[in-house]
Amino acid sequence: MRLDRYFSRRRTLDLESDNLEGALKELLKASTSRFKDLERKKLLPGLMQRENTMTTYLGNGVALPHLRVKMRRKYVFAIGRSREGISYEGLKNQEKVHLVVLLLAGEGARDYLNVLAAVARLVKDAAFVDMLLKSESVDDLHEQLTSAFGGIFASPRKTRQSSINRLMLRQAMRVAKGAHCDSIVVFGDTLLSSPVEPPAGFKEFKSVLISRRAKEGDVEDATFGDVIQVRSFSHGRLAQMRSAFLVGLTRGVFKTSDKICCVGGIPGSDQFDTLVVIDLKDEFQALLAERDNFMPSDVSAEVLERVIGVAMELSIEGREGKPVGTLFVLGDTKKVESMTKPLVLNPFYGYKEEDRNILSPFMDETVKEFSSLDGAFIIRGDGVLISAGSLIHTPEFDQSLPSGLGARHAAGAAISLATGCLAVVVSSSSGQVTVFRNGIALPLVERSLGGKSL
Ligand SMILES: Nc1ncnc2c1ncn2[C@@H]1O[C@H](COP(=O)(O)OP(=O)(O)OP(=O)(O)O)[C@@H](O)[C@H]1O
Repeated sequence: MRLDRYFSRRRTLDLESDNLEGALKELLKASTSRFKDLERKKLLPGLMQRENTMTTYLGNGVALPHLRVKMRRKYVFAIGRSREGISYEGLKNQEKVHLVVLLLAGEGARDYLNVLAAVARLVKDAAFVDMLLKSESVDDLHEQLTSAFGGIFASPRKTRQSSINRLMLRQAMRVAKGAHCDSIVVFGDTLLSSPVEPPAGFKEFKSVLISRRAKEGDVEDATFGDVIQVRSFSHGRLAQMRSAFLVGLTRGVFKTSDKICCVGGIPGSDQFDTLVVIDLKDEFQALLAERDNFMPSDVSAEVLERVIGVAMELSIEGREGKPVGTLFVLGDTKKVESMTKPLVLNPFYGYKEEDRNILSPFMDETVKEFSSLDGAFIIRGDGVLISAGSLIHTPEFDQSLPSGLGARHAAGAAISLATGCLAVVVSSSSGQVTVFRNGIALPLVERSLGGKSL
């Protein structure tokens, strides 16, 4: 979706206030002057109330206050920049907010959470935010914003691709032809200083870019047929391969019968150095042997993607320098709930469903925070967080589980066998992320070999 059409130069300002309430007043004034059907009096209290319930601070000096309102338009964005910074309660180390992205969404806007997630993805790129803050005039700021949200964001450091990288991409094409591959997959994060420029021959294949930096609209503009955005960061050459393929399978980008030629390298090294051919059927053999469709019918691919993203980040980053483990149980909620008991008071109790959906970018931090609780997260297939800190109890299935599993992994395997759910386990001891379906394990983050991973 192109979001740039919801921006306007009139609603892009340099803020005068030094606090959030004042900044919101300025932004609302700019918004309501044009859209008379917006009930101005209700907007500020609504936004402040949301802020008090749950922060809309996203990190990198960016806040994204948002509210559903009665209006004819689907969305209205208003952007305020403050070079001096706005003080904001709850931020650590005297951090300040420098960019306030106000989003008003009409009551009928169905893709609200996706829009919030798209904005959050973009402003997680610290270099992009820095560029916005440094842009000289408000006209420049508006132009940068509309081009970024329109998907025509030109990288400021665009340089030509090196001859070795071009050679690797051409060789990938030859290998793909010789090995009868269906797709060529390029790990885009390998290159730091230039975008991947696939040779013309890539068009003969389904070409897919896997990248952390993928932005809304990339698919329309890029020469790749599809883009899979991954969230976690690892220095392994193809560390994101399995989770990206799993996402690709659930989204229908790949078929289980596909053979794929992958080109990659160490992220940020600017050098492709690895070419591998992967047969998806072999890679996901254990899971696919059971049933062709690995996804439970009530779980949306987007929700699984988000859960895997959060799980990978937890496994790589841990929490406050310490490794953490957790268990996410996804889908078939009624049956799952009949096999769980609360270990603590449910922290999600009492919140509106929209405010406790894992697709909301504001839930990331909350989920990571609660990952330190004993027990599991129970998540409905549409992403609504039902509970955290739940003990899974499936006694009749325990004896049929593979031996050697710790209690958390055993619980994940058991609940996936006893119900139609997916269980995603982050191991605190090995950092491994494992997806369970029907009691079968699919490890996503491979254990490193002698300190290095492929
Ligand atoms: N039945 C269960 N339901 C939900 N959570 C559980 C269950 N059993 C154990 N856990 C959680 O798993 C945690 C770790 O248990 P254990 O070390 O035995 O598991 P593990 O599979 O070896 O996982 P890890 O690799 O993270 O250590 C427990 O502290 C608890 O929070």
